[in-house]
Amino acid sequence: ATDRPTPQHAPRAPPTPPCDPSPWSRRRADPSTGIRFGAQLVRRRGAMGTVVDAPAVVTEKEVVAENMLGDKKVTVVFVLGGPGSGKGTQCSNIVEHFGFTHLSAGDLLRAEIKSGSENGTMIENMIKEGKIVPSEVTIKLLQQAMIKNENDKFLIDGFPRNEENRAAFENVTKISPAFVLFFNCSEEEMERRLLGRNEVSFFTYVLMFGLCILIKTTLFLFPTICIILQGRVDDNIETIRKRFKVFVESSLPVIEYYDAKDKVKKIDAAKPIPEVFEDVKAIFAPYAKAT
Ligand SMILES: Nc1ncnc2c1ncn2[C@@H]1O[C@H](COP(=O)(O)OP(=O)(O)OP(=O)(O)O)[C@@H](O)[C@H]1O
Ligand SMILES: O=c1ccn([C@@H]2O[C@H](COP(=O)(O)O)[C@@H](O)[C@H]2O)c(=O)[nH]1
Repeated sequence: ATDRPTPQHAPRAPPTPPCDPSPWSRRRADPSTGIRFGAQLVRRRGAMGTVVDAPAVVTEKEVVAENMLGDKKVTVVFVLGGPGSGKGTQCSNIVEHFGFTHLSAGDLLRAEIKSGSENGTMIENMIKEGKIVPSEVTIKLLQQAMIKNENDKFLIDGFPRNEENRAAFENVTKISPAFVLFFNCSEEEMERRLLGRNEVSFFTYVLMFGLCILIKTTLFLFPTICIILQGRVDDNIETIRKRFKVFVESSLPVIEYYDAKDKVKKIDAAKPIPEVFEDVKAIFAPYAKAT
């Protein structure tokens, strides 16, 4: 495994010329109101009637009325990073401290498999191979989850995974992320964590078997327990390596896309969990729950 801490960033876009109303530059949305404030340059009449480019505070309703949630304004943060970089772990912390709803694309896909849906087998095979499930399937699940939920702050974890996912999500939902939280970690460390996530000691199996004998349900219960203890089907070295390759080839370009728009907040995810959360907290401070 190679240490691949930093994506090759695409060269930054040239500075936006004055008066270019680029929606990405120089503006920030107030998370509570959805109103964007920004020091946009506007062309004004100066002294003696000259035309000057002057900074002006622009207050402008964010154009989200036509998103898929009607006029409900939502804050969406994409949480990206390699497999095992700690996205899920930190999302739980963010939910607890900042009142976001956590939508893990991977969890939604796994729930879809369990539900017995017609796409179940296809999704399961893709996950086993570490491949990316077609956009329309994942986006539909994310859409349904957002519509069902009354919250207006969502962490979308593990999506978009490629450029096609990204473009399709923005086109279909008309939602752009407030920012992208990127967990940066070496493959060596991520591999160690993923293999550890699937590790169940022999002692646990013996304990479970003993328990099943005690309650006299060995035949039915023990195999089920074994399946549960097995953990994720993709946390094996073969699939992990495939997932790393897909991450570098398909997911890093998404991070580069948002980085060129100054939307990426990069976190050193190799640090211990509490230290990573300290860095995450600093980023989410503007979204702190009112007490
Ligand atoms: N900073 C950390 N230091 C050490 N271990 C960690 C750290 N963050 C998470 N872990 C552990 O690493 C494993 C993977 O973490 P987690 O499930 O949060 O990663 P993930 O990025 O969501 O993975 P995936 O993309 O596969 O869903 C878990 O067992 C978790 O407890
Ligand atoms: O948007 C997505 C998210 C996930 N997948 C597939 O699921 C697995 C596991 O994802 P995690 O985020 O690690 O839970 C991933 O390897 C993909 O096969 C997807 O296709 N699209």
